[in-house]
Amino acid sequence: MSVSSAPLRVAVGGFGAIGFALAKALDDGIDGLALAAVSARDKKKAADKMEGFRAPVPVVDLEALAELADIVVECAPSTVFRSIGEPALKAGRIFVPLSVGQLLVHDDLKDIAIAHGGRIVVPTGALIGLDAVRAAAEGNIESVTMVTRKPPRGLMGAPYLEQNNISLEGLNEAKLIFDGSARDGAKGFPANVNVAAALSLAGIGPDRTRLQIWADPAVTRNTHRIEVEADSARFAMSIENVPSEENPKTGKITALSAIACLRGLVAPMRVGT
Ligand SMILES: NC(=O)C1=CN([C@@H]2O[C@H](COP(=O)(O)OP(=O)(O)OC[C@H]3O[C@@H](n4cnc5c(N)ncnc54)[C@H](O)[C@@H]3O)[C@@H](O)[C@H]2O)C=CC1
Ligand SMILES: O=C([O-])CC(=O)C(=O)O
Repeated sequence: MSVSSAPLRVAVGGFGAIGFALAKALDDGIDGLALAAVSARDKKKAADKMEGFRAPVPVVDLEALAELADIVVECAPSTVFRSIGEPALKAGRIFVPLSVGQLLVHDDLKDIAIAHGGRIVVPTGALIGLDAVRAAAEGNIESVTMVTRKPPRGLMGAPYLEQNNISLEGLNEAKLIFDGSARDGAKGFPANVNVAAALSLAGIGPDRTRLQIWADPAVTRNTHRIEVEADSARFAMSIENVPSEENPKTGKITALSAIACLRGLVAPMRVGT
């Protein structure tokens, strides 16, 4: 869009740790973007949370977001992912998912985007280095490995732990709880390793991207380290995320990444791959 055209309208599906921070930033003002609507499980609570906003917006059902916006951001529990993404793409919108692991489950959404002129734009989220991974993927990548370490309380409730009878109660040393593909990791830990799904989509896919998850009582931050071996470069990067106050499973940087991603959709200059 040109700098002088009307701002793109943004709808935010989910009004928790990520959604509220994103909506607040939009309400505070980002050139070229305007908050248009939000969605939350509890509409009254969401309306109350918007009391300090300069311009509160309607709180609507998930399915209605697409009618009200050019860009629909998904930052809700993974269970309602499709209710946000499918209408958005069928309406030809830009769909920005944060529950990225669900893209591996609902892999037909890409075809829906193609059929209706929509786009799926995945923010880097709580990770680092997807610019380099995408660049390397234009050549040949031999291997991508990610190692995640989280405080045990940030992993509790994950379906994989329940299915495999793994208890994290009273853990006093680091425990390897998952070692496998990004695809299986994203399925088993839908609220924990969306970053692994994003990494796999940027690089060599969910079956070849290797993931280890450690429950580590010694860490206070959600830590992700990635290692890439490619014919263009070898690189390793790590990030230590401060958990957000509202949802300790979610690193604070995630909402900021979504804000930077949206800014990149409209800014006259964009830096990075
Ligand atoms: N891509 C990435 O790097 C990261 C992704 N995530 C993922 O992003 C998603 C959002 O994370 P958070 O903001 O921390 O979650 P949160 O739990 O803080 O917020 C979720 C929001 O969704 C709302 N919600 C629940 N059911 C709803 C429904 N039926 N209709 C409308 N709204 C509904 C809740 O009211 C809540 O406001 C999660 O799936 C999380 O796993 C989290 C961290 C990093
Ligand atoms: O915030 C983080 O460190 C990563 C996370 O929860 C996710 O990828 O779902």
